[in-house]
Amino acid sequence: MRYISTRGAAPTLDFRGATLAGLASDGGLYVPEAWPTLSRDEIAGLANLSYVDTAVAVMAPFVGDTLTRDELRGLCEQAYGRFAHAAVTPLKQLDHDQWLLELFHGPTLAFKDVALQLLGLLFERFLTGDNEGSLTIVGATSGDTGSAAIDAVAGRAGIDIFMLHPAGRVSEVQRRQMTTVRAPNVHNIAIRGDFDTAQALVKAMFNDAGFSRRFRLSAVNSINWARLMAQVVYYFYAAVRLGAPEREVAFSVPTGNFGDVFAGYVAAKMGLPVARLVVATNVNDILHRALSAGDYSSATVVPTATPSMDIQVSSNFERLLFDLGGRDGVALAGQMGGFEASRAMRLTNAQHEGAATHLTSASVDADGMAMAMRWAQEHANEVIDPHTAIALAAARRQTLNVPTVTLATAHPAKFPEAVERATGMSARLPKRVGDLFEREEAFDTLDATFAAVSDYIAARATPRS
Ligand SMILES: Cc1ncc(COP(=O)(O)O)c(C=O)c1O
Ligand SMILES: N[C@@H](CCOP(=O)(O)O)C(=O)O
Repeated sequence: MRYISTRGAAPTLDFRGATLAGLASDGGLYVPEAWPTLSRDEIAGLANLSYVDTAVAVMAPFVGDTLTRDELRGLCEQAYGRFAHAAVTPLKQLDHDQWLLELFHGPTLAFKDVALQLLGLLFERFLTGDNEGSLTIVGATSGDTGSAAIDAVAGRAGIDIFMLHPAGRVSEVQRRQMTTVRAPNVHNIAIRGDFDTAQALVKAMFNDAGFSRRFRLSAVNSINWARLMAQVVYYFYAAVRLGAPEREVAFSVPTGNFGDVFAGYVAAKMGLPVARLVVATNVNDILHRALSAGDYSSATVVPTATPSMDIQVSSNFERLLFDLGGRDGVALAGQMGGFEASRAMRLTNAQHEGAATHLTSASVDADGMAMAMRWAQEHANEVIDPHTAIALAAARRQTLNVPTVTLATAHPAKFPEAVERATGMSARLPKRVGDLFEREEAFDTLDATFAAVSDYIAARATPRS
């Protein structure tokens, strides 16, 4: 399998190259040259497989010959062996046609673990025997990517991780899960700005020729293709348990950076009968405006009780626009360049209409979120996190007549105040997070400028050898 950039001007890479590169050198994102497909029989055959075997079957075409099937299985066994539930991502029924797919049984209690536990191992595997020097991971987080990425790479040789989070805009549990990990290769930075600013700084470091020549940069955000690849698996895992390929299934996905829902789009492209993907946003609704009215224009981020979705520039939307726009890298580079200059863009007809064949969107406010939390509690005795509630509220607004799976992206105990406000319930942290509130925190706070952040990293990272 070869990987091409959405902006058409970066070298084509294999899976190993795309994983280590993270972002393409032309500022675009890597995508497979063509979508691999699974036949109906192959999809039906997944129904009896474990999570690990499903992961191997779904990911093998993307990995190509960079790993043998046995190597891939070994990495998946190691990654998913750390999950606290035997099914890795169990399904729960809420009522006749509403389901929850619990993605938070990994070490840091959010869906990010599903991909990042594997990505940490892939980095280690691909760096073995390679003489190009240490990897400098720079990432931006609105809460969950940071802790999952840090857990996945803390203490690994040949890797330094610099994680930027917006100061004061992540939950206390999220912050502590990052800042209490005391490994010498982990560097936490709180920036005086929002998540979009942090993400823009990360991209600017990749795009700065001098900085990226000096340091071997890589990404743990969903701009890294390997992240999305690992997330495609659970769409298959859930759908076959609900009757696919004989029966269509819909998914409702709480969305910020458009990574998780794009993984669902990829599953559909691979042949999974997905009736609909519901793109659920909070009031930071750039994606809802783009999908409903073709207007992708970035507004100021409003802090909400769903901080991980407080995003107004959704990186992976570029992958969708590329795929729906005829995979024309030159045209997309122009379109994205326009957006970067003005923070506004119109979707073309092909992009807007193409998106409508797969995706429906909804923006859910604080009341809608709280109502969904109460509904889950009263009707199904389930305490859900606020992000999951945004997607459940969006799912319940649809008339789909097929099983509808809401992705439960975080454990409710990551957001105890919001849970208690909406339901009166207290959400307890599982034992596996240990003494989070007793551990000492370490992080530095910086201005949200390229100079402040790149100087900080340059003073601590290992330059290319
Ligand atoms: C709990 C939670 N839900 C939903 C999202 C949104 O996912 P994505 O950015 O892939 O759209 C995030 C952050 O990524 C998250 O941490
Ligand atoms: N909500 C995210 C933001 C970054 O998203 P990513 O999926 O691109 O890493 C977070 O939890 O940090």
